[in-house]
Amino acid sequence: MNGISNNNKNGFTIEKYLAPLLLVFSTLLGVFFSSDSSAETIAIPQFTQGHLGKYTEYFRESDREITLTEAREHFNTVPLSKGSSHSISLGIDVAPVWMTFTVDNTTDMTEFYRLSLETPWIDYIDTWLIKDGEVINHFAGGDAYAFEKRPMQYRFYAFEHEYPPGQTQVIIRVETKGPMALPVYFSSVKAAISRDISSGYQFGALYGIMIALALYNLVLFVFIRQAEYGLYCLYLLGFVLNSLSYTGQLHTIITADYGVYFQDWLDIFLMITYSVTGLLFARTLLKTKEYAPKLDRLVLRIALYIPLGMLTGFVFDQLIFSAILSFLLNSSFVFLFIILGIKALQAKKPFAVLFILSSVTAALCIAISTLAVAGFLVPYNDYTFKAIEFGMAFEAILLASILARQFRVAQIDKRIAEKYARTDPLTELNNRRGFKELTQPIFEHIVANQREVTIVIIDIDNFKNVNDIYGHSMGDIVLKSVADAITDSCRQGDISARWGGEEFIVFLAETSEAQGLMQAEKIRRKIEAIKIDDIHTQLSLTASFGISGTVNGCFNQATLDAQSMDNMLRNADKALYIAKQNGKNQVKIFC
Ligand SMILES: Nc1nc2c(ncn2[C@@H]2O[C@H](COP(=O)(O)OP(=O)(O)OP(=O)(O)O)[C@@H](O)[C@H]2O)c(=O)[nH]1
Repeated sequence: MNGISNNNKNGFTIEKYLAPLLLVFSTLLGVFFSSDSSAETIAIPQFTQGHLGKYTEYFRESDREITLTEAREHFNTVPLSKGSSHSISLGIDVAPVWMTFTVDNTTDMTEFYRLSLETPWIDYIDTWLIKDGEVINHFAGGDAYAFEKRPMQYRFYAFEHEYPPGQTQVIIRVETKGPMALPVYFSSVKAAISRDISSGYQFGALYGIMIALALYNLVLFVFIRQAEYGLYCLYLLGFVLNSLSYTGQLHTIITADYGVYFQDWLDIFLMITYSVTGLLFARTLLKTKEYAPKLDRLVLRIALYIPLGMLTGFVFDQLIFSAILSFLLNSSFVFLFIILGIKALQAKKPFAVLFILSSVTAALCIAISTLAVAGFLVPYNDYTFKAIEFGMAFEAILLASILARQFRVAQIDKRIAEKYARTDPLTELNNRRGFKELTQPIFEHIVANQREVTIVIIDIDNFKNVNDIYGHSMGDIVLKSVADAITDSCRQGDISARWGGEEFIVFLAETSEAQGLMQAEKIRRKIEAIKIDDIHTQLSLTASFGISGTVNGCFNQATLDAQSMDNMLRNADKALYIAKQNGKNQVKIFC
């Protein structure tokens, strides 16, 4: 393909949008630091693989499209800029760029090499190979071309060529509206294949972790019905789709030619899926509505109105308008995440520190990739280009750990709540509910096997006097002391509970009424022996006991049945009444 098309395409990605300012700086730096000594040739096969920035000289078209012949003349006559060690980065929406470098095959056989330009959003790329002054090959590609029309069906612009012995001049013309970041990579085809395999494993591992996490959270959402799990699942899937899109991989899957702008529309919508779900997830996780309602509303509005605006742009076919909106959303996304974290920290929300740590790490990694793509401060290489993915994966995993810890806290809260639903908070004995739940299955077992069982009801004597004379808090101390005395006197397997105000109950399994009487006597003596320093000696602390239980495995001279428990309780209560009537501080059996 030769000339310049007006149908320029824009591949919009995170880097693209964060890059422009930095690209301006890097361009200025390039102007100051570029050397006018001509670039080295690339000696093959000694050079097996690497970025070609420092081997490359380039210039930009000024006011009009120029031809290959004019460009060749320009290369020979005008002082040229030289690339940095990795990538040439010139800014956004800049004039088309011409680059050249020379490959010197030092052997007397052809050498098979792949050349690729590793930014998938470049619109038009033309490469001419010139041997002995003659054009021997021309490869036209870029994302403006239908997938099958590109020189290689690959995620970037790439082609493979057999370089003949001697020197071959390579001239590349690049035209794009997006950031002019040009990491040209040159490698033997063998090295290119192993690099592809290794990057395939890396992406596979990354996406594998993300998708597994997403599915796990989907399952949690389905069963627990908590919105944050569902939103986190969408956030992770958004991350994977966004990454697939800006690394060019998605476009090797969706290869049908849906028109010039299809890839751009797809990219910007995938990009905001990630940020919208991220913001919705963050506000739900941090419960921002409770302590920062204005910020919460702002986040909600951003997450709703920007996609709506972009949809409107789509309906009216205004790509640039929608792209600017997606740029706004994605550039504010990282900052909003950090602000949400800081607000949560101020509100002393649990996990706020972890949240900030994760979002700041992600922001730093995005900055590293952006600077690398811009060719400013950070060298461009596979690691710096992928820092953005590392950062986001790190963020995703830290957020998962927050969710997991939140889940654990909820579990503990639930367990505590369940415990307190069955426990009397003052004495820490079982309450009625706890008592019934614990004794029910044991009683059923006793009935089924016709075993012995006895129930003891205990009521503190003249307890009202304690409250009246020493105050309610002293009454509480007494209740607690009596509870402790009961617990201390109980054997393993006995189940005690606070039955009501100053009334307690003990369930004695495998214990006949006669044995229960002895056990009750033991508790009575223990209560009688309680010493509370602040209670004056004139007030004796005693309790009365009512007992009902089995005699030779029978209750009321009949075999035990399901109703026996209620009857036993009733009888023990009657026995307790008799104990009170008879002068208190004694144990009575209902006869
Ligand atoms: N301090 C305190 N007092 C309680 C609590 N629950 C119930 N009470 C009090 O326990 C007292 C029970 O009084 P009564 O039912 O008249 O029984 P009593 O004074 O023990 O008399 P007898 O049972 O006949 O020996 C009341 O004064 C209640 O207010 C509690 O949790 N703490």
